[in-house]
Parts: sequence; structure tokens; C-alpha cells
Amino acid sequence: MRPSKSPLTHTSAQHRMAAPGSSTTKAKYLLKASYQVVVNNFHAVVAVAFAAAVLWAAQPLSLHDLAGRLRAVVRPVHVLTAAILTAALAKLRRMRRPRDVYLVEYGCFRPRPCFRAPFATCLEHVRLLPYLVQEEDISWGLRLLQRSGIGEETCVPYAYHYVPPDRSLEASRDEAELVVFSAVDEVFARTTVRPEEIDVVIVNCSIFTPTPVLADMVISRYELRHDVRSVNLSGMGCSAALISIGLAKNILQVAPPGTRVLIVSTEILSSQYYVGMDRSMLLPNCLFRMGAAAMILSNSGQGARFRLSRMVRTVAAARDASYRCVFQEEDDQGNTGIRLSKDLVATAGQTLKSNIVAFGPHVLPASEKLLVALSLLKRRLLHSGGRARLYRPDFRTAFEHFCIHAGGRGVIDEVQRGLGLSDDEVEASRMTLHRFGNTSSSSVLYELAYIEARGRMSKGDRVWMISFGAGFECNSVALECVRSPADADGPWADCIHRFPVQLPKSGETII
Ligand SMILES: CC(C)(COP(=O)(O)OP(=O)(O)OC[C@H]1O[C@@H](n2cnc3c(N)ncnc32)[C@H](O)[C@@H]1OP(=O)(O)O)[C@@H](O)C(=O)NCCC(=O)NCCSC(=O)CC(=O)O
Repeated sequence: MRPSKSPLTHTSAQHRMAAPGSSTTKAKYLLKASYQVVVNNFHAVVAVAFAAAVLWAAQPLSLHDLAGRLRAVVRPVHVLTAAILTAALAKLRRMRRPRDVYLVEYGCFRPRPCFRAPFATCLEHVRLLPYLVQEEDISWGLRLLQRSGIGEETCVPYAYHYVPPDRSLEASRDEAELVVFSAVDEVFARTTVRPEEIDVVIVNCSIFTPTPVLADMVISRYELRHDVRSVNLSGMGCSAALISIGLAKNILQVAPPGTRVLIVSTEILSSQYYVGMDRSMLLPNCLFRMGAAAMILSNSGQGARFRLSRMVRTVAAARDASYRCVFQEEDDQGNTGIRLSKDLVATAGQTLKSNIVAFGPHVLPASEKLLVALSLLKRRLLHSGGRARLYRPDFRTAFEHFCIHAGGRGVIDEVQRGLGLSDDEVEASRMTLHRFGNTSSSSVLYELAYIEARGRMSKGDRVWMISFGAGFECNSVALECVRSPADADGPWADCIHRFPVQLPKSGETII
């Protein structure tokens, strides 16, 4: 059974439809709604006006006279030619259009409670480690953890529970087998697709790239066909799930009908535990948690859950500061880790801006595009340079749901501010960060699962997935729900009744 909508939170659609209070806001609301209806249905409005004008002009004529005049002008051969031409044009258009691509189903790894890393455990664990000796650094880490948006239920791999952490290849492989196979088992359990029906496998994992690669590990475990194609993406950070989706989409648009791609998105943490003292490199120990998601994509819509529409990638690696934002390197003592720059949040904001400049025109309705164009024109005409504010398009007119990479509280704050979203609209991201932590590339799928587990996804709803990652990249994917979920199972099954939870205000510490 799908849980009912919380009385405290409403969906973005409900939020937008809420009746405004005062008469001025009511008038503004009506004006905006009428503007949107007219501009977004411009063709229909013109057609209706034209038909009305014709009818008005033909008013003195009787129906019989009108039919007679039409017969005199339009011959059967004209009608036949027009019908053949229309059918041929429609066929040509269909042939030239790339094939539609669908997300058939997805599944996420749900960690068992034995993997939990509550704050008290982290604190005790870190005090037992031989590396972090400064009490000052320990309290800094705890403060950061408490303010990061991460909750008490997030999970780390077995390797992190050891003192000292087990950073061996074997530990990483064990973690990979656990999270990847659980996610793939889940996606197969949720569809009628069988492993032997998979034609292409794409696995993305940034840090851990064993030989043979993780894609081969999946092929071996599920005994996929000998002619299966495989791709393994590494080093592409937290935005790699959407990169994999983009790659699958490109393949499926030219592949024979019925082709299926299995995508696995994960980050394997075991070998990555940073044991030095550099704070920028300690940050990933605080933020990253275990997770994985598997997806089946196809160019056949049979049984599919979502249709993919636009995908836009923005790669800012040409700018040195962006390139070094998420950087794997050795510290002064030779300890390897990922350095997260203090500029990351600002860089994410800038890259998002470039991304929406490219993405917006494809997804926004005409009413929003017109307002952007008018504000650009105003700036030009007034020669005001940067002084006249550009209109910020309202992406809530294009999407009902937002899945923003749960990179950290700062990242979600920045996107919420940049896009002007309400707390309800970023709820899925904040709750995912709270319950599962930063699970890297798979986080957007946990967010999609949250929206579905809350019973908010309906047929026709549009979803915007936004991810950020090393490079530095900002990627966007638009999806449209073609079938709502049969159940609310998935990674949230055992805890959704407790969500949304009240989060500490930014800057507040708990202990
Ligand atoms: C970590 C935070 C929750 C902390 O927020 P706070 O509200 O506590 O305030 P704050 O920003 O002033 O930070 C608190 C303390 O941490 C320090 N601090 C913050 N960021 C730091 C960094 N990158 N390196 C070193 N120190 C850092 C500050 O100097 C300050 O220290 P002092 O207390 O001494 O003054 C937030 O800044 C945040 O969410 N940042 C973004 C996290 C991030 O980079 N996520 C992306 C992960 S990468 C990813 O997801 C993509 C990928 O891997 O590809």
C-alpha cells in the first residue's frame, strides 16, 4: 500500500495550486495562470481564434450553402492527396526521430543495520585509531559530521568498522560484491527481465577499479551472454550515474528495438579511508557512505517506468580551480585521499548555472522562455550591463520532482537557493543525505525511491535529476513517469513511515 501524503508536507504540484490568500495575490496568481495558459498553448489559442473568425464570417450562410461552397473548392482528389502527404510526412518524421529510451526499472542496495555508523560509534572509533591524535581535529570532525546533514543511521562498509580500517583489495572486493549484487538482484526482482536478456552492461565506480573490472564481475555472477557488451567508467565522481544514463541512451537510440542495458552506479569506499590529518581530505571520511543502484534501460517501452527525455552535461574541467575541486592525491605525509576544495559549493553553483543555460531551453515551457527573453531584451535596451536582474526561470513549471545529488548540506542549500525551490521540493535530497549519507553517484536513485515511497509519483510526472562530480561536472537528466510503482518497496521500505524527519537548523550541533 502506498503511504498517504503527509499533512505537513505537500507535493510541489499541490504547493503551486494552493489558493492564494489576499485579493492582490489572488489577482497576481490568476494573471500568471492566464499568461501561462495563453503562451504555452499559443497554437491552440490562434487556431481557436481563427476558427471563430471563420465561423463569424460564414454566419449568414446556411450549413447547406457552406457544404456546397466547400464541395466546389475541395475535390476528393485533393482530400486524398492531402491525406497521403500527411501520412508520409508523419512517417518520415518518426523515422528521423531518435528512438525513445526508457528506464524500465531501478533498484537500490539497502544496508543492514549492522553497517550503521552513528556519531558516537564514529567518535569512539576515531579515538581508537593510531592516526588522529589531535583532540582538536576530532572535535572538528564531529562538529562537521553533525552539521553536514547526515543522520545517525547511515552505513559504512565492514572495512571501516575495523581498528585500524581494513583498506585491502580483498575488503574492497567484498564491499563491491555486497552492494553491487544486492542492487542488481533488486532490479531483476522488480522486473520480468532475465539476466540473459541483457545486451550491454555499464558500471560506474570512481575510485575502485580492480582487474577484471566491476562490469566483468557482474557478467560473471549473472552468467550474462557471451556477446554482451560492457563498459566500465572510473574516476568520474558523483555525477557518473547520469553519465552512464547518457551513454546508455546514445547506445539505445541506434540499437535494434528491444535492446536492454544494465547500469550499475556505485562507489566502493573500503580502500579510501583517509588516515592523514589534512582537513580537506578528512571531509570525505565524514560525508561518504556505502550505496549502489542498478537500472535497466531499454528502447522498448514495454513494462517501463520512466521515459528519458533531455540529458545535458556541463564539464568545467578547463578551469583549473574547477578541475582541482575534487582531487585524488597524496598529502605531505604520503597518505592518499580525496581532497574536497572549500570552493566546491561555489563551483557547483557556477557549473549549475552553465548547465541550466543549456538545459532550460529544452525543458521550460514557452511562458518561462518568453520571460527570460524579455528580461534579456530589457537589459540590452537599458544598456544596464549586469545591473538589471535577469529573470530566474521557474523550473517548477517544468518538473514536479527534483532529485539533487546529496553531496552535503552545503551542496543542497546552494541548489535550492539557485533554483528558488521550496523545502518540500528538496525534501528527497535532504532525507536521502540524512538516511543514507553521500552515496556518490547512486544518491539520485535513492531520492527517486524516496519520492516513490512517499507515494508522490504519478503517471505523467516529470523529474529532474541533477548531479555534481569530479571533473568538475554538473549533469542533468529529465524523466517522465509512464507507470507509477506497483509497490513502495525499495531502500526506504523499513523506514519511510518515519520520514520526513525534522533536521537541525544549519549551524546547529546535536551533542
Ligand atoms: C561540510 C559542511 C556541511 C560544513 O558546513 P558548516 O555549516 O559547518 O560550515 P563551514 O562550511 O563553515 O565548515 C565548518 C568547518 O569545516 C571547514 N571546512 C568546510 N569545508 C572544508 C573543506 N573542503 N576543506 C577543509 N575544511 C573545510 C571550515 O573551514 C570550518 O572550519 P572551522 O570550524 O575550523 O572554521 C558544508 O560546508 C558542506 O556541505 N560542504 C560541501 C561538502 C562537499 O564538498 N560535498 C561534495 C562532496 S564531493 C561529491 O559529492 C562529488 C564527487 O565526489 O564527485
